[in-house]
Amino acid sequence: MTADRNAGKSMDSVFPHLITQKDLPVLVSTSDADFSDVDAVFCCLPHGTTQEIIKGLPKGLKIVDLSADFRLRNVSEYEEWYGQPHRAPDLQEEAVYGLTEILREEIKNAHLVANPGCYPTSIQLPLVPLIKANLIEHKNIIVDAKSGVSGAGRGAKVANLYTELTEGIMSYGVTRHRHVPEIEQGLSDAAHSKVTISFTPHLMPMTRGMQSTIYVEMASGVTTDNLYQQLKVSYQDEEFVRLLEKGAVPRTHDVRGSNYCYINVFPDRIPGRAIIISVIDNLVKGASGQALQNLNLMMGFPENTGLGYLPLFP
Ligand SMILES: NC(=O)C1=CN([C@@H]2O[C@H](COP(=O)(O)OP(=O)(O)OC[C@H]3O[C@@H](n4cnc5c(N)ncnc54)[C@H](OP(=O)(O)O)[C@@H]3O)[C@@H](O)[C@H]2O)C=CC1
Ligand SMILES: CC(=O)N[C@@H](CCC(=O)OP(=O)(O)O)C(=O)O
Repeated sequence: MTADRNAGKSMDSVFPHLITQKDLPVLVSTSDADFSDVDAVFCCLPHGTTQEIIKGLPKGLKIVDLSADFRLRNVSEYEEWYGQPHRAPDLQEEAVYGLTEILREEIKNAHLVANPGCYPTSIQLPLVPLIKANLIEHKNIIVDAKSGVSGAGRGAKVANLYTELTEGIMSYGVTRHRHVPEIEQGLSDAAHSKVTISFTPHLMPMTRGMQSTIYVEMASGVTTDNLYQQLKVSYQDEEFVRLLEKGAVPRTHDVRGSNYCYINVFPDRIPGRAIIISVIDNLVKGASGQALQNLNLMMGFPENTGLGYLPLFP
């Protein structure tokens, strides 16, 4: 367990909920960490930091990177959206994008996995199978998404103070959120042509949880039943992605604290259009849960190892 400002402190002083756990290591700075006995690493560092730090790690380690550092295949796109040069373009070529249910076979053989962002996870899981099956148009995809505040990390920011957030809702990154190129990369791969989306994220006065409400135009002659059946078939053997019964509305409460993604499809009142709702816990399927799912694949463990928690409802 490494840290920056908290290096040198005990784990339970930084995370008091772990006080009952014995033999937890003291947090050390990354440069002081001993990797000699380590098989695998989760990098949970701010964007830009991982590219520098993993260059110094021993070869042969399996790495799941939770930052955005290796998600965009095109390094100039990374520079454009993250406002800094890519510091490890060679490693970028080896990285595999970690959207587990879609890229499972590639992830099994990877040594560096770029864990997807939370919004891109909640949006690509429903859309990729529909695009691959040519059931929706590649234009006019509109995504309205909402996140709990933990999506912004633990660092102190005025905009994330209780008084700034409570009893309100705030759009941010309007017209230009850094997850847009990541989402478009995945959707374009599925379509074998460039897909663009309109995407607006919102900050909600809740700690964790994420909902993406997605408006799509169906291909000619396609019905919402076709979309529903496709998602049912695509995810019938998946433990963590569930299509709800027809008409049931996915709620963030129902996936809170778990690695599940719940999805459903609804007919729009406007003929030819459909509304898709997808919910995840941004900290679990949107981050650490999916990271563990990926590492399990990379290590040859059962994919659900350590992920068997029920949602924390309410
Ligand atoms: N929160 C979320 O919902 C999601 C987050 N992510 C990604 O996961 C990563 C971690 O996010 P999150 O935990 O929310 O962020 P936080 O800001 O809460 O944590 C960042 C961590 O990185 C450490 N750190 C910062 N700078 C350095 C450095 N130079 N060297 C070593 N350690 C450093 C900090 O240590 P210290 O506290 O000691 O300073 C802290 O433990 C980010 O890349 C984020 O984008 C991905 C998906 C979802
Ligand atoms: C509420 C909030 O601030 N959310 C973060 C996304 C967090 C996440 O999942 O993505 P990354 O791994 O790319 O950081 C944001 O909008 O930047």
